[in-house]
This record gives sequence, structure tokens and C-alpha cells, in this order.
Amino acid sequence: MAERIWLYDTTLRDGAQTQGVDFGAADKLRIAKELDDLGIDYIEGGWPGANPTDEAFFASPPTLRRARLCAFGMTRRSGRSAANDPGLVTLFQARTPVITLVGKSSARQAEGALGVTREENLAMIADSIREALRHAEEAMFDAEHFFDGFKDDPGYALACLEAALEAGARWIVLCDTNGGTLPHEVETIVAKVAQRIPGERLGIHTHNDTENAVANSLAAVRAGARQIQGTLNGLGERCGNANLVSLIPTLKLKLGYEIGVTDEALRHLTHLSRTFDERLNRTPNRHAAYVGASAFAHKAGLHASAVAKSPCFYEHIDPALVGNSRDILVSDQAGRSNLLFRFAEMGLDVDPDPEQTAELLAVIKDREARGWAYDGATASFELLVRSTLGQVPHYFDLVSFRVIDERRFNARGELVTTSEATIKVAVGGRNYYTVADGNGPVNALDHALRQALAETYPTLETMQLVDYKVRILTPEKGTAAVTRVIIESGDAEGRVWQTVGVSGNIIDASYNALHDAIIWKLYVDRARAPGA
Ligand SMILES: CC(=O)SCCNC(=O)CCNC(=O)[C@H](O)C(C)(C)COP(=O)(O)OP(=O)(O)OC[C@H]1O[C@@H](n2cnc3c(N)ncnc32)[C@H](O)[C@@H]1OP(=O)(O)O
Ligand SMILES: CC(=O)C(=O)O
Repeated sequence: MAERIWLYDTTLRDGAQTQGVDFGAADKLRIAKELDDLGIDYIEGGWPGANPTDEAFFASPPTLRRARLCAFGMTRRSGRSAANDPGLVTLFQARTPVITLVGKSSARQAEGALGVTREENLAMIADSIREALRHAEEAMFDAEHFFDGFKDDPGYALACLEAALEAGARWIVLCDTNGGTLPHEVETIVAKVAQRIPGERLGIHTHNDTENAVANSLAAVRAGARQIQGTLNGLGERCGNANLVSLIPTLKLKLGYEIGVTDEALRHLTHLSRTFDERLNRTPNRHAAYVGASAFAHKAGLHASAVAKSPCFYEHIDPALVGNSRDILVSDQAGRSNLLFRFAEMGLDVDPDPEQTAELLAVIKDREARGWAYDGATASFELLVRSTLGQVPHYFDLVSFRVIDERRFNARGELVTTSEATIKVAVGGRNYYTVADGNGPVNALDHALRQALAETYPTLETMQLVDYKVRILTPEKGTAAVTRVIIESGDAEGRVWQTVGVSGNIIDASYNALHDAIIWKLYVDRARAPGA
């Protein structure tokens, strides 16, 4: 039977330490659920008490189906008991089933960075793990600077691990904190540790400072470690952490380990990875292993010709296993398969005939070439497909809109900027003309449009804008750049959906995304209505 590897995701903690990444609490909840669906065993939600986002996240934590939620913190401070350490007390109040504590496992770091004796550091580790186990079902020890510490003084580094183990830690995680250790060193050192601590208790946490985070994780597994820590798309401090999106298919498809990710979940990996980037407002890396748009794209003539005979001539796995698709411009058949796969991936229940599929392919390719991106906007994609198939009713016509921004001093002498939108729409043969204010032009436009539609479509009242993201697609054009807007909307039924709009004018792009958001809501309300 295949050996089990446990996956520990730290996207929401070490990933939040990525320069330029700033999760909100709502982002964290969504990501935690996606990781749970993927089949991750442990999800580190953040550091309770470290910042308002993590406080909000742990105050209303996600309900997970199978993953265990972990709260992260550090060992007690010197000169305090673990029970009275304010940082630990806040951590315990999160009441998570798992607590992960980072502590020094290098004498140089303990003495130099913390200013404590070697003995006090051992006591800080043991006391904190013991106290954590009074509040959580499981405690883990992240042995910070382990590999550098081991190279300096192996006896002391091992003593730190054993202090945590004897205090009851379920997992001892060896951290290559500075990311400078190479795969052959990791394999040798982990093999030595595994002579003292069983591999089923050992984890590995690597950083990508030499582009070896994934290789180092695999080296540790070869030497016996059975838990891997990493992040989605390799987010993390400095150059990032080990990329779980690369590790998961490697562990499952190439090394044959048993992991919590099912074959079915693996087929959603590409979608998950790209949607995650869209959520962070980052362009997905085309060249990402397994999931990048170019990972199975064949450009060279020799490759394309051989792939047409048998894809395995130039592909290391079947791209469908990870939800990716082959990109070769050799036949209509290839394009059709790609599209049908995409429908299945997005859970879209449609069955177009070959002529409609060809038309859809042309429309989608043209749109994507002009900047629309549907990976993070499945509601817009569904509307595009259903509209092309003639399944979406005509709900309203926009006659015109105008948005005015005004910056002025108010009666109290304060500088304020206000927005006002006027809109004219035709609904069922009647014209509606409304005016609304907002804290910004899109907000004003949203209010005006929904007011105009409220009489005919009262369910729109329960709809709200949850998130709004803007991406500049042609930055070289400066203020004349093309803009892509992604809007996330929600409603009282708990549905959340994403739509996209593209235009050279940011308000126009926002209107397009808003329009899709409203039409999708009306379509879904009608489709799910009794008797529909
Ligand atoms: C390797 C890693 O990535 S570990 C995770 C690192 N992540 C983060 O730091 C992000 C979240 N951190 C924070 O929000 C803040 O640093 C907090 C709230 C945790 C602490 O903030 P502050 O109390 O202002 O401390 P600050 O960040 O300046 O310094 C860390 C302090 O913790 C001490 N410390 C560091 N590691 C440990 C440890 N493992 N055990 C005990 N004390 C530690 C340091 O000695 C320092 O103490 P000092 O204030 O007496 O000098
Ligand atoms: C714990 C951790 O994030 C590190 O040592 O890198």
C-alpha cells in the first residue's frame, strides 16, 4: 500500500508574508474552503492577534469538511510562563484544533536573535508545546532555522526537536527558514534526524531562495519526512515557499504517494491555481509547472506534428489529470475538446452542437484576445455561453448613463469627493430614469442601475457587491490603457459569483462587469424558481 504524505498549507500565514499580497478576511475564508475542497490535511489560518484580518478570521473561522484548522504563533517569551504569555493566551483563545508554534532550533539564533541561553530556549519550546496541548488537540513545532542550526551545532538542533517531541508535539517540522539549503544537504540531514525521530512525526518547510523549495521538500520525503508544508502558487516570505500546486501532482502522479487529494480534486488544480491568482489580482504564470497556460502548449512545428500523432511524445503527463489542456493549433477537434473540458471544469451543464461549439470557440478566443479572462469570472463565462446558445432571456436595455465626480469643499470646509450617476434603461417597453449618489463612480452607477430595475426585478435588492478589482492590461499605454474589472457579488441566498468587464474606459469596464453580475443573478433566480 502507498505511503501517506500529509499536506500542510500555509498560504494564509506564510503566504500572507508575501510582498504585495494583502488578504482580507473574506479572501481567507474563501481560500480556506478551497483548500479544504482540494484535500489539504492542515490549513494554517494565520497568527491570531497579529493583525485585524487574522483576528476577524479566527473570530468567525470557516467550517471545514475534512481539513484541520491550525493557528500559528511563537513559543513563550523569555521570563514568562507559557500560561501567562499574552501572545500565547491570544493564540489559545482562537480555540483551533491544532496549534503550530515556531521556535528557534539554532543555538546561534537563540542567543543572538532572542538573547536567551541555550537552556532557556529549550525550556521555552517544551513549556509552550505542553501548554498548547492544554488548549488544542494537536500541537506542532516549526523548528525555525533548523538546517543552518544543524550545520552549526547538530547536537543542539536535535535537542530542540527532542524538547518539542517529549513535550507532546505531534509533528516536528524542519524549517529551511533562510532558504539556502540545497537538496543533497536536506536529504542527508533529514536522514540523520530520522534516525532519532520517526519519519511519521517529521515535516518539512522550505523556502525558494535558491529555486529549490520543491526539490528540497521532495528530498526530505525521500529521507523519511511525511508532512510537507507549502503554499498555493508558491507564495511566501521573500522568494516564496514550496509550491503545493507543483508538489501535489508530483507526489500523486509520479511518486505514487497517498495524499488527501483525490483524482477528481486534482482535475480542479489548474482552475484553483488560476482563480487564486485572479483573486490576488496577479496575472497567472503561463509557465507554471503543471497548471500554466503554456505547460502543455506546443509551439515548435516538430512538437506539434508529433503531438498530433501521440501527445505523450512531448508531454510528461496527460494535462487533463490536473485540469489543464493542450494548446495546439492543429485541428478544430482540439479546440472543441478544450471547450467541452472547460464546461465540465466549471460545472456548466450545457450541450452545444458542433456548429454552436465552433461559434462559441471563435467568440471566446476573440474575447480573450481582447482582454477578457474567464478563469476568475465564471458567471460571465456561463452567461457568454448560454447567451450564445440562446438560453438567456432579454431582461433590459441600457439607453444611456452618465457619471459625474465632483471634488469640492463642503459646508464645513472639508475637501470631499462625491459621485453621482444618472441612468436610463428600458424594461419591458417602459423607460426608467434614475439618479443615485455613491462613494465612488462605480458605487453610484450600481445604485442607479439597481434602482431603475428594482420595480421589475425586486430580488436585486438582496444583491450586493462584495469585491471589486481592477487590472491594467496595457500599462505601456499609460492613462490610455485597457482595463479589466472583476466584480464579486453576493446575495441573500448565500451565492457568490464573479463577473468581468473590459474596456479602455474604467467606468465602462465596470458597467460591463456589473451588467453581467445583474443578468447572472436574474438568470439564476429564474432558473431555480419553482416550476422553472
Ligand atoms: C519564520 C517565520 O516566518 S515566523 C512567522 C513570522 N511572521 C510574522 O512575524 C508576522 C506576524 N508578526 C507580528 O504581527 C508581530 O511580529 C507580533 C505581533 C507577532 C509581535 O510583535 P512585537 O511584539 O511588536 O515584536 P517584534 O515583531 O518587533 O519582535 C519579535 C519579538 O519576538 C521575539 N521572538 C521571536 N521569535 C520568538 C520565539 N520563537 N519565541 C519567543 N520569542 C520570540 C523576539 O525576540 C522579539 O522580542 P523583543 O520584542 O523582546 O525584541
Ligand atoms: C516557520 C517558518 O515560516 C520558517 O521557519 O520559515
